[in-house]
Amino acid sequence: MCPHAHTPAPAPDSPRLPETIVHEERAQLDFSQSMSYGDYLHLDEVLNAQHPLSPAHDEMLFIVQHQTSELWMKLMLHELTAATRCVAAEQLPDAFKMLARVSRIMEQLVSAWTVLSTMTPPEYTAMRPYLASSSGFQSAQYRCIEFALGNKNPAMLKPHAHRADLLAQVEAAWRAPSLYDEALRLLARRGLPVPADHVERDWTLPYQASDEVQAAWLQVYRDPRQHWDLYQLGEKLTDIEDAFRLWRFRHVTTVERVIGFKRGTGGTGGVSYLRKMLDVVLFPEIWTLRTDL
Ligand code: HEM
Ligand SMILES: N[C@@H](CC(=O)c1ccccc1NC=O)C(=O)O
Repeated sequence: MCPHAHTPAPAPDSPRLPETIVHEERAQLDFSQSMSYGDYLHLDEVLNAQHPLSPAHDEMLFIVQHQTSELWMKLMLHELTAATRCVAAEQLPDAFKMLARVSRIMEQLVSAWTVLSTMTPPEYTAMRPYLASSSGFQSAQYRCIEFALGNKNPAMLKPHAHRADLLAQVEAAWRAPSLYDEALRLLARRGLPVPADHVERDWTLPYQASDEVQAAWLQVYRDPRQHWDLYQLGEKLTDIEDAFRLWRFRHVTTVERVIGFKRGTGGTGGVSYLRKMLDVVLFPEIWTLRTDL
């Protein structure tokens, strides 16, 4: 006799056992012959890439925080480079979607600082000697993002000289026109008075702010209806720089609360260096035009 023959049937709305639900839903449970979640996402590689060097409990937090940041940066670069190409090809609706995503990723990175700020100075000090001379200053993806956003500085190529593959990527980002360079070229093609030396130039040189470029943006912002897509582009650039400034600020504040004014493992003055980075302006005329509106 079936052992469950006398078990009363459950009422239709009574809670069911989790195993029953899985069976009733007919979820696939055998992955010996087909691709699983972990296979698709290569989780063996990703989740076995955490190798703490110290006995400190907090090193796992430090590693995961940086690895997740690098993953978000990977997506950000993917979106930024594609958006820059779309601006060059005058496919602005596509570019806007990607640039909105870049801002959201940046916001994600800003919020992530709250996790790291649970690490106190004694906790970080326990693991810091194990970092030796490694530092976020040497992040190739971060440098590509700075270059793609126009903050060009050839000195920042040097930490990658020992890795030909990474150097080639960072160098390509240094040589390419930035998102802002492509935005100005677009303004020029639309007949706005962008000076010739901002339409064609040596893109490896740092961007120089110009009154004429500000005047061109002013035409856009004084008549948004007439230049609706350029106006939207200007505001997308504003969103990105706004979020990036918040990231820089949260970085320097987290660093100050964790190591005070100690020198950085990357050799810079630490907080003094990061504070200088707060003065970087990526899209200067986008900000200065507002005074004249
Ligand atoms: C306790 C946490 C952290 C401390 C104490 C810290 C400290 C520092 C210091 C002192 C520098 C200056 C370079 C140097 O001399 O080392 C720096 C640069 C940098 N850090 Fe961090 N950092 C922390 C967390 C992070 C995180 C979570 C990220 C995210 C990826 C990050 C990314 C960077 C980048 C990209 C730079 C280069 C910035 C630039 O050149 O403008 N840092 N950090
Ligand atoms: N520059 C930091 C070390 C540091 O933060 C770091 C070291 C290795 C890998 C990532 C790091 N994060 C950001 O700079 C320090 O001076 O303590």
